Amino acid sequence: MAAGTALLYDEEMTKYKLLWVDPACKIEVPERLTVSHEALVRTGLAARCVSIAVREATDEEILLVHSEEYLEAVKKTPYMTLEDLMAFTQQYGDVYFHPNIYHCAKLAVGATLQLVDSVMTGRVRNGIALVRPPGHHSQKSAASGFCIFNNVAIGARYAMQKYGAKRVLIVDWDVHHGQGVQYCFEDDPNVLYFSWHRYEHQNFWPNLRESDYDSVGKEKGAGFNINVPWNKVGMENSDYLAVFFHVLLPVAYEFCPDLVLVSAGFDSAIGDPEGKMCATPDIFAHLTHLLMNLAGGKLCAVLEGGYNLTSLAQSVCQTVQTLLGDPAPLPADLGGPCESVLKSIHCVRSAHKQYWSCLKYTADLPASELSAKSLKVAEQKTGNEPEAQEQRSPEEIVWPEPPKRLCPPVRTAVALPEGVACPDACKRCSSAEAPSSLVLNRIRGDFFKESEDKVTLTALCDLIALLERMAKNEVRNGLALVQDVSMAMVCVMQHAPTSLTNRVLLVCVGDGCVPTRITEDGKTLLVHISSTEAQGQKSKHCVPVCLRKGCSDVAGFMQAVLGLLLPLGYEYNPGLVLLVRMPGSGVCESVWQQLAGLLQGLAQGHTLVLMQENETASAGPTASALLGSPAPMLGLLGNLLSEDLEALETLRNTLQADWKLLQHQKVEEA
Ligand SMILES: CC(O)(O)CCCCCNCCCN
Ligand SMILES: [Zn+2]
Repeated sequence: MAAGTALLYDEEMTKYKLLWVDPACKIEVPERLTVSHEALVRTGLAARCVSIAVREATDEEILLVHSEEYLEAVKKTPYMTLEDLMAFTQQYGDVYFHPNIYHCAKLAVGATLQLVDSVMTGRVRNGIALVRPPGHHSQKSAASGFCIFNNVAIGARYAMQKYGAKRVLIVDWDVHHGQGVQYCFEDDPNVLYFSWHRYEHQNFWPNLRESDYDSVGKEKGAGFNINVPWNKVGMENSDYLAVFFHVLLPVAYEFCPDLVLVSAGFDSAIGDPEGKMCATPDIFAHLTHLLMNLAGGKLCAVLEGGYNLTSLAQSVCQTVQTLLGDPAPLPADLGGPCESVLKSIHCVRSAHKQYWSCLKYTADLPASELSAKSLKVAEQKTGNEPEAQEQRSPEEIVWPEPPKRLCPPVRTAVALPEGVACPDACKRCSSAEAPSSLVLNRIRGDFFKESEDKVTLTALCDLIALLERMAKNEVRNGLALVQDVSMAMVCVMQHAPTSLTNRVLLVCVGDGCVPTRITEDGKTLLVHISSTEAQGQKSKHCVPVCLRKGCSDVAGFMQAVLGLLLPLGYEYNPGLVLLVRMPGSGVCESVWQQLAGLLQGLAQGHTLVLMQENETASAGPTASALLGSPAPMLGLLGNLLSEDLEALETLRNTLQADWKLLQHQKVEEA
């Protein structure tokens, strides 16, 4: 299993800058790279990465995307006078040339390809390339938006050609639309391009009609181009997560890529003069985490934009820290997505419902949306859009430092019966010291009126000991094989330290009844995925999910996880995630590992997995997931059972009054 995070950086790429006056380009400065790299060095993150040298791209590599004429023209720029450079620049939009930019553009592409090499060969698991000039606006025969060569588009073609990658997912979280990438792959079903971007009904640069949600790709590529327009500024963390849960992740899992490239622009972060968004740098820790179990963990992040030097550096550090496997920060006080985003999400899901089975049950667009849209554009013509309210300048906007993300000395502790194998990296946790008599008596009091089963008692004490170490942040997560999961569940809820259990996300997988006293204590959100209709009453904190084919239904299970469990979990923001595999759940191993991987984005990674002691075969794979190994790819997901999809949709619509992050469409006013 590949391990390690690559870091590509070379100060040569800081050696070009704007040589004349151009307000549109002055924000693209060399300091963008230096502050990012210096932050990684200062925080000690750079030293934990595998440093990979950059190189110049060859002509052949650049020609994977660009035309010969364009390349030949750019080749002349190092020898141009200042006047010639300015004249040459005039033919393109919002970009500038410099005698050294051709050299730097080749290094940016070369760095990207070195990153793809090190990930595809397994030299590292994932990585980031800190490059400039950026790439996602540049086109076959044109420079655009500070971009000369399309780093990520060339990276995708290179991965398919040299490594036979079948399906490449490009996630573009930069605040601008990477039209260059869209044009490159719009008819290609092997590259799924996802981009969100500030749009404001075509009022924001690059002001393209084809940046809207209805550009879904062409011919064979129809369905493989996803545009999420931000029609307002000020988008927040909840808006970004809602788009991940209700648009990107369900489709990305259905697409099942064998490589993920991220056009990692950080102008979508708070304080940026271009984006004018309000999402905080720690959100990139979660966006990165949510992508890290795709493609067997093969993720290449390539820097695009980011013009506020403070939020850029913080966001880069958040991203790298997650790539390195450190616990994610708590997703602080998430609200729901705003009205404008709900409309965008609904429009995108509706435009793509014919291409992706996970979106099949998206309600049709309300008529009002279409008329509003045409009305909106009409409105622009007459210029009677609302007065742009006084905005504070980007420099005046302040936000808290991202929280420290401490790494407990032990990642995974396990309480297993003798002789059960699990990876060496796990720490076997038995309550060496005799369990405190207080706990012993309390446990005995609860469970052992009659028999005093020594073995079970000891096992439960081991469990409590593990949780006590988790509460002290000595241990990040844990796995226990127990004689009776229901009893163990109750024991955890009653005897685990309150710092962990004042808000527990309890995820039960498989048929079986969950002791009701657990769900009535108000400290638990229970999500129970099984094959049986809910017996107990549904409530805000008791969410039964029924899959008719049971937990062995990979597609149904994953959609329930991505579109329901994760939004609930992020909004609930628990101190502990208790993941319980009921006896005979029938859940398939790789889905179980995906679940154990994804849930670690919550509770600062404090996940406790409980399984029946006879599930010894699953102990190893589960422990691997808890140790941070990427879950195996699920393969192309089968079609979703329509009754399950419908039931899921109904459940979300019922619950969204209580859980705003479940909202994913502008339900037409009654
Ligand atoms: C890589 C990137 O997407 O960040 C490049 C953005 C180019 C923006 C051009 N317009 C700038 C207008 C200045 N107010
Ligand atoms: Zn940008």
